[in-house]
Amino acid sequence: MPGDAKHPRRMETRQERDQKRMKLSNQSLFQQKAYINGQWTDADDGATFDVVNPATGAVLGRVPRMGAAETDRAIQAAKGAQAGWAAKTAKERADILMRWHDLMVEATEDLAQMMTAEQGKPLREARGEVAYAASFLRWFAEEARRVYGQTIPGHQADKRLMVIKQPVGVVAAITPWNFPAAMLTRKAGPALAAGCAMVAKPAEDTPFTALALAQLAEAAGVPAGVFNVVTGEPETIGATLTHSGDVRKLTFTGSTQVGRLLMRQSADTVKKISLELGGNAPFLVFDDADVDAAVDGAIASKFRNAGQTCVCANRVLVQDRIYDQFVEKLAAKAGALRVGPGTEDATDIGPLINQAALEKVQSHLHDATAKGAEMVAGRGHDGLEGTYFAPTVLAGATREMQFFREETFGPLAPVVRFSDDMEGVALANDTEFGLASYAFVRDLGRVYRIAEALESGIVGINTGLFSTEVAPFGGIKQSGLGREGAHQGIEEYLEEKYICLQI
Ligand SMILES: NC(=O)c1ccc[n+]([C@@H]2O[C@H](COP(=O)([O-])OP(=O)(O)OC[C@H]3O[C@@H](n4cnc5c(N)ncnc54)[C@H](O)[C@@H]3O)[C@@H](O)[C@H]2O)c1
Ligand SMILES: O=C[C@H](O)CS(=O)(=O)O
Repeated sequence: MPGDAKHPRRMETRQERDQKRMKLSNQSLFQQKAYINGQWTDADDGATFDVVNPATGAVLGRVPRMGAAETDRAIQAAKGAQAGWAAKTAKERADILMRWHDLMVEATEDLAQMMTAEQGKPLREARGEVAYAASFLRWFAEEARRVYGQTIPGHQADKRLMVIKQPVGVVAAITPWNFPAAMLTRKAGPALAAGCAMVAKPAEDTPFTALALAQLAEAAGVPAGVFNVVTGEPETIGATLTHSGDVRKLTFTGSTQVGRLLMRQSADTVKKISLELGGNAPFLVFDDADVDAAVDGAIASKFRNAGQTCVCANRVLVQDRIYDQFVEKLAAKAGALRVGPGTEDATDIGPLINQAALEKVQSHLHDATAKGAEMVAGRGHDGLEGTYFAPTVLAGATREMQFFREETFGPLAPVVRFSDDMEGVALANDTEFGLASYAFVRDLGRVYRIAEALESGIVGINTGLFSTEVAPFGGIKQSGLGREGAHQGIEEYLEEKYICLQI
């Protein structure tokens, strides 16, 4: 802002400078404080940590580095708000959730800009995530009014039996950076719909989206203490949440390694627990598949969010007879994807979230080529700056390579050859994970045999995309416990009570 002798130039505040970096129309969405009991608050000692734009390395802003004391206050705020929130009628809670939904939709462009700035995904994917995230608020506003109980024919003539459902109580939610809006509303929607209050901890890489959602929740009329967002030391906040007897439910989305830890930490207080964990999705292409459709499905599944989704194809398994044709077509399409900042309309593949993520994908690439795999499209990080990694396709990949056992979480597509159906399914199931599987196959009998044989909570048949709020999302084996979305999603936040009445 220009100045002159009469009107000296006012220095920009740090908040104004940081807001410019995000190009927001509604600047109140950019919050650099945590949200506890309806108050925007700093850490007790004023400590903060920086949030960095993965596309540029620039500091976008900073948020409080909170610890046990602040987390305890958030738990007590939720506990204090719990009874009043549960006492509202389902319709009253539903109306507030729908207002939150509407405000999210109105703020789509700002939320997308913020998400792209802190997470790196292309703006069109970020806009899509805002719609997906808002859909959980609408869906569970509807589900709130269908939390039905039961009456049961009595076991004795003078008994009347019934089952009612009640909110589990205070919920702790810990969410990942890859879908900073949707992974939070996929928890907050059902929790609040069921009548629970929540303390949420977003990932340290992407706190601004969660804080913006808190600002919109406040504007929608979510009462103070019902929805709290704390930022800071994951280990300290997580330990405080899991060890508190006032927290009756933990819902976590993130890596299997951290999920195991939180499950152990929750055992002492016997919490109800939901875990949405890591994946290692097989992407099977059988010899009667529509190869072009299979290539399109592989592109959609593998390269969404630069390969940083829990349901990305991690191992592409292709039957002998069509292997060469599939690899050639996949390489051509992957090679045409454009790498760049998420703010550019032409971008298909944004930066990886941080240096550690880049190093993991590079380690999978180097391990595979050292063991004989051939790069047939892309060359990984070669020639690129920052944390960019070009969509890369590997031919001649085998089960002896690191990617086969570990979630790559990046735009690397190793293609493994298999001979008969049994070998393909055996390779697919050869993992401790069980979140998503894919199969491109046309014979109807084969579809059923393969879908039923695959060991995963989700199976995509002839599609690379299946995520929706109306269907149950979740894993088996070491990919998680419980389901999110669908009607099942609200059951995770309810307890059943059996009432036996002597008449
Ligand atoms: N199944 C699903 O629906 C789903 C969805 C998204 C991501 N994921 C998985 O998440 C992983 C990527 O996300 P990420 O890198 O953020 O995972 P992560 O486990 O490193 O972090 C997830 C969250 O846990 C927190 N955290 C880390 N250590 C903690 C501790 N000791 N105590 C308490 N909290 C702690 C982080 O701050 C973050 O908020 C991948 O494995 C991916 O498959 C799964
Ligand atoms: O990363 C895992 C998310 O659950 C992705 S999505 O739900 O498939 O969009």
